Order: sequence, then structure tokens, then C-alpha cells
Amino acid sequence: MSERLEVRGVYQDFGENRVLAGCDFTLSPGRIVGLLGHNGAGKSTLLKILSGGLRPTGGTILLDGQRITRKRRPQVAYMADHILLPGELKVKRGVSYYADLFPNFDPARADALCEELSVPGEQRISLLPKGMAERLDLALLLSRDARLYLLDEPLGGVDPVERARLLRMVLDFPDGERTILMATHLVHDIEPVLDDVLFLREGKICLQASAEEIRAQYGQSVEEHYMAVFEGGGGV
Ligand SMILES: Nc1ncnc2c1ncn2[C@@H]1O[C@H](COP(=O)(O)OP(=O)(O)OP(=O)(O)O)[C@@H](O)[C@H]1O
Repeated sequence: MSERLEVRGVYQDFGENRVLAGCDFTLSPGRIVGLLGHNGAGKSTLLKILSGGLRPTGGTILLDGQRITRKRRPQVAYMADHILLPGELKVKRGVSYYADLFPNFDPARADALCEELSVPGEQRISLLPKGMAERLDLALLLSRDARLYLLDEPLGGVDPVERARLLRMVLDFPDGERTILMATHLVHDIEPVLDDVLFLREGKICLQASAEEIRAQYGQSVEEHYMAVFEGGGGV
């Protein structure tokens, strides 16, 4: 099977600060992958690079075996850790704003997802509670027809039970083809939707494994294994 995403030797310096020190990993089609690491590990930086919003200091990134040119950029859909829509717009207008912005955006799907996620269409975006704005952002992202979806701490402001339920509901793409990479600290809440995990430590991917492998090999949940690795209580 060919890889959806190949990341080879990606590094990122901000002045003297080397944030990514040669990241290597691959993502397969149809997988939901958690990018886990402590504060400041470089998760957002890595997602920004993969989205094309930041040019890395070095390294190679291939999507379906090819470099991500400007023409292929819409095949990568990125959700930052804050909503990017102008706050004065109403939700429904925000949907048409996205339709103007992205050629691969499906407004009917956005309306359906907003309804599934109980986002009120007539509300002004700046007046949405944080968790509701995050739901809108997620609905807009997942209404784009992309190959790779990058999510930075999705639904971080939504309560844990709802978060897992909503993510399970909306990440279930029927074609099983799309790949989702999401950075999160909320390992416990997100774990039920994850197929694979990447642990980012000291600028490198120190573990890439399926959630099943972790459970079988270490007899630990992803969260327990994460704690063991990052608190020095165990190795990878
Ligand atoms: N544009 C920038 N200029 C300079 N330093 C930056 C820039 N962006 C990020 N950094 C630095 O890179 C490091 C990694 O930040 P990043 O936001 O990628 O980490 P993170 O893993 O997403 O953290 P968190 O989990 O707290 O969101 C931090 O030290 C941060 O200060």
C-alpha cells in the first residue's frame, strides 16, 4: 500500500531554537492518528509545516508520493487551534465564506455537520461559546474534500464526554480513504477514536505505533503508555 504522507528528516529552527530535529514518519490512507507530546514539543509547528503555512528549515514531505505543490495544496485541510473566520459573520454566512475560499468545499455537507454538531446557524460567530466555535471550525474543515486533514487540538473547549462522542460521529468518513492527523493533550478523551499514535519528543518522533499494538505489546492504554514514556517511567 502506498503511503498517504511521508515525512523525512523535517527539521525546524527558530533562530537558535531547534524545535524539530529531524522528524521521520509515514501515515497510511484511512487512519486517524494522534500526535502527542508535551507543551512546546513542536506539535503545532509540525502541523503548520504539513499544512504549507510554514516552510521548514529542512526535510521532505510527500503526499501520495508527490511533493505538495500549490496546485495540490487543497488536498491538505488544516484546522488551527483557533477559529480563523471573521467574528462579525453569522454561522450560515461563514459557511458561504468557506465556499468562496476553498474550491473543494461542500456547503451541503457543512450544513449537515453543523446540524449534527448542534451549531446554531443564525448566531454571530464572535458570540459563539468557545466549544461551539470549535464545533463550527470542525464542521467547516471536514466539509472540504481533502486527502489529509490536520487538526490542532480539536474540540479542546468541549467537555470530555461530548468531545469523544462528537469526534467519533464526525470522523467516520464512509470511504475509509482520508487520513486524519490531530495534535492533542487530551489523550484519554481522544483515545477511543485513534487508530495510530505518534509521540513527539525532543524534536523527533520517538514512537509510531497503532493503538492496538500498544495495548497488546505493553498491556497499557495509549494514555498509560504516554505517561510512562513522557514521565520517564518506561521506554518505548
Ligand atoms: N513563529 C515562531 N517563532 C519563534 N518560535 C516559535 C514560533 N512558533 C513556535 N515557536 C516555538 O516553538 C516551540 C514549539 O511550539 P509549538 O507551538 O509548536 O509546540 P506545541 O507542541 O504545539 O505546544 P502546545 O502543546 O503547548 O501547544 C516553542 O518553544 C515555541 O515557542
